[in-house]
Amino acid sequence: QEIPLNYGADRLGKRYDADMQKFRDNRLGAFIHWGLYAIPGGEWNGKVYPGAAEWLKSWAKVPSGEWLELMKQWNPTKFDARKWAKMAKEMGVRYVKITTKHHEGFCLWPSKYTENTVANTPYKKDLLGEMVKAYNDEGIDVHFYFSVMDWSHPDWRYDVKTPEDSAAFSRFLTFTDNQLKELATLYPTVKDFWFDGTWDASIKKNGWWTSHVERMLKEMLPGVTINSRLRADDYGKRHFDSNGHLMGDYESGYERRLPDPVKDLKVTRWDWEACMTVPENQWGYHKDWSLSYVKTPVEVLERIVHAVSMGGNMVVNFGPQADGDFRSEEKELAKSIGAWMKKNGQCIYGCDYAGWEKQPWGYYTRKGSDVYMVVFNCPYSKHLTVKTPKGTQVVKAALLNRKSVKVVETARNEYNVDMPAQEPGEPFVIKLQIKEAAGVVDKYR
Ligand SMILES: C[C@@H]1N[C@@H](c2cn(-c3ccccc3)nn2)[C@H](O)[C@@H]1O
Repeated sequence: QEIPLNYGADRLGKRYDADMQKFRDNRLGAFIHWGLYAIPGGEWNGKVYPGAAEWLKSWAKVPSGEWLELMKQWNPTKFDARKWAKMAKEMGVRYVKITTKHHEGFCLWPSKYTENTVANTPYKKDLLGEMVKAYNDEGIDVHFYFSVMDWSHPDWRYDVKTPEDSAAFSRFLTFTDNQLKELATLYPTVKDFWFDGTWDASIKKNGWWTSHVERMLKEMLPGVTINSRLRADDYGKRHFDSNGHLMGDYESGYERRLPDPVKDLKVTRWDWEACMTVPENQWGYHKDWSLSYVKTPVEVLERIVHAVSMGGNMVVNFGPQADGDFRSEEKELAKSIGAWMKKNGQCIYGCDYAGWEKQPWGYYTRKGSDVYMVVFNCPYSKHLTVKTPKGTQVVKAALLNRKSVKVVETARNEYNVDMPAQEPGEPFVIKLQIKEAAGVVDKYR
């Protein structure tokens, strides 16, 4: 029995309009975390903090006034938006999510509602505008990351307990509305807003506002997508409302983690987008990546394929340097992922959950009647076990755009697909031709 909600989910089930279909078909995105935090890169007063670099203000307990002094040093002389867009194109990402404003409150666009913007730095120019144009010129969609929590705004509150809190937070919500309307007006090609910094009590007690923001942005930019992390309902329930319905257009809870391909198949019922860091937990630029494990390109690739195999998107994070260039590890990663996508992107873009039982060799993805096997683990048996749903047969198998491989039926709805003759030396894709029998003929009695 459902309870009445004023600020719960606006819609039940997935969106199937063209804009959402494009969001879904894009599948692979990149995050750009860029702000004042890139200048200190995890070090403050001679001490290196191992925590997330974009949280350095918090770790080192730096007062806002002192932190914002960094604006005087903000002058990315090596920044070239066209080079950034080329790098994204070469990686094969279809969209880029840019931190317009992170928790620190520094805006990459010349907002007229605060002094804490690029306009008041030596760089002066509209960085966000340059990025939006460059990415769009390369045919790459632009999504905006926006942190509601703003450590530098005097009216931000973690909780609302007193009349003063209430008055201040009301001013804060108006300030935030103004910034969001500014972003939607100045950059109308933006396709998505990804809200962060919405976990505190102050927001949970103002679910109405989160509902208002979703409706306001959708009115200003028809088709725009909004992440579930913005939303709190009448009772402060986040992401999924008190009736269990997903709010926003896609679940955005998988940050540095992924749903289990066997135990968490429920996620295939809705749209979702995961995001990941290359080190264990660094979104902004950190000068010392030796402090944690750094994922290899194949480990990044596996997470991308894992997400798509369960009907989700994956956003891989980049933390540009203060000078506007990228660290070599990130340049190499973009090249490596891009080379693989050039050969195998067919099993990623526009693909979805196949609905077949997960196997140890890797993941299935599917587009219409094409089922792809993306192999990460080669069995000593040289046979890749494929179990199909009742009434489904594997007719043929072939290495992507290459020669076919032998398929032998081993039992009811079970096949052995042969490994390729030559060891590919990297994750590879086998494309299956299947036949889904109308009337199920069960020859095994
Ligand atoms: C997408 C990522 N989300 C931000 C974040 C949020 N949190 C966090 C930390 C403690 C409680 C709740 C949320 N940790 N990192 C990161 O700074 C980055 O922007």
